[in-house]
Amino acid sequence: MVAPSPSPEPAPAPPPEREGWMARLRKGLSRTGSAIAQVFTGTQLTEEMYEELETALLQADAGVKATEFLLKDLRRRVKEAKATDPQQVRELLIEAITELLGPLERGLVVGEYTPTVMMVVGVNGAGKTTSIGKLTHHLAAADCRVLLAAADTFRAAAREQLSVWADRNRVEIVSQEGGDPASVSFDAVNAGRARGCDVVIADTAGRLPTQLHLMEELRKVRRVIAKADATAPHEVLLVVDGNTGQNALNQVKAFDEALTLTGLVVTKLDGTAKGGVLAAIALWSRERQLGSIPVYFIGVGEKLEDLQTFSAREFAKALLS
Ligand SMILES: Nc1nc2c(ncn2[C@@H]2O[C@H](COP(=O)(O)OP(=O)(O)OP(=O)(O)O)[C@@H](O)[C@H]2O)c(=O)[nH]1
Repeated sequence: MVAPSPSPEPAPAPPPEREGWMARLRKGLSRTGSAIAQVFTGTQLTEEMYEELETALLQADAGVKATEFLLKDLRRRVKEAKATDPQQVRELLIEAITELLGPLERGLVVGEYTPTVMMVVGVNGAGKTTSIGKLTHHLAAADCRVLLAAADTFRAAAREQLSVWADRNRVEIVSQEGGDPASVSFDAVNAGRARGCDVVIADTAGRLPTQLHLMEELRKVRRVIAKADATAPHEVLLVVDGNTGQNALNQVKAFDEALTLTGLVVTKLDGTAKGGVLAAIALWSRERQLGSIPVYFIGVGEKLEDLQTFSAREFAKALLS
């Protein structure tokens, strides 16, 4: 065990690139955050402040349940700490949000299976292909051998977009014109194993959870991947646009019910006024039978470095800045 240092050093500053994205996250969430932070600008803690906070959290799309949960938790913390200064209350809210979001913070594990097979799903335009491109970049930079599967056989442009990412990252791609998404995925898993790849990522076509035949198609992709490798898919990732607020929560619920998700990527958290939806997802996740769904990554822009791992505390702080 490491003995506590007699004079604790301040926590080291985040490395420059992380600081860069945190600034973008803070800026992005400032539309959400300024309204919440505004609540604490007074000099005294009043009942009105709680009411304003309720409105601000609802406007940030935290949803009714998570808003009520956070307010109740905050009141308890305020009482316990005997806090009277609004700035102290703001700090307590950061703690409450950090604790609520904590279970969502978990890293994506690669290497337990070779190849690790990931299936990426979501509604149209959520940011699936872009996120796959960014993730591939990170994995390739860490010397992982990646194979991409263009299981969006529906749109030629989607295949092209994925092959641009494959070229850019110098990774291989399995693609079939007019093929069947399940068979492309099946071929990719076999090819990934034969070629000694570390990771196979299947990009699927965007769809709404209400399009039942398309959801059935995804279930088929999942089943057929398992025929190529009985332990796969190891990850079923849903990409959700953080800008869609409560709708994002509905997508998480619906895709989880159809496919049993293993993780989330929440994109477009730059420039949104709806960052509170993560609190709603976290609260729902608590009651999920299979346990919390981790948010592996968040997207805070269109550049390669804008896909970042999720930190509950950093997010809570950005939300209240
Ligand atoms: N601002 C911002 N834009 C993003 C982010 N992630 C993705 N985008 C943009 O969102 C748009 C849609 O992204 P795609 O990756 O094509 O989305 P998709 O889910 O693959 O779309 P379909 O294949 O049509 O279902 C693109 O213009 C991306 O550049 C993000 O974190 N922030």
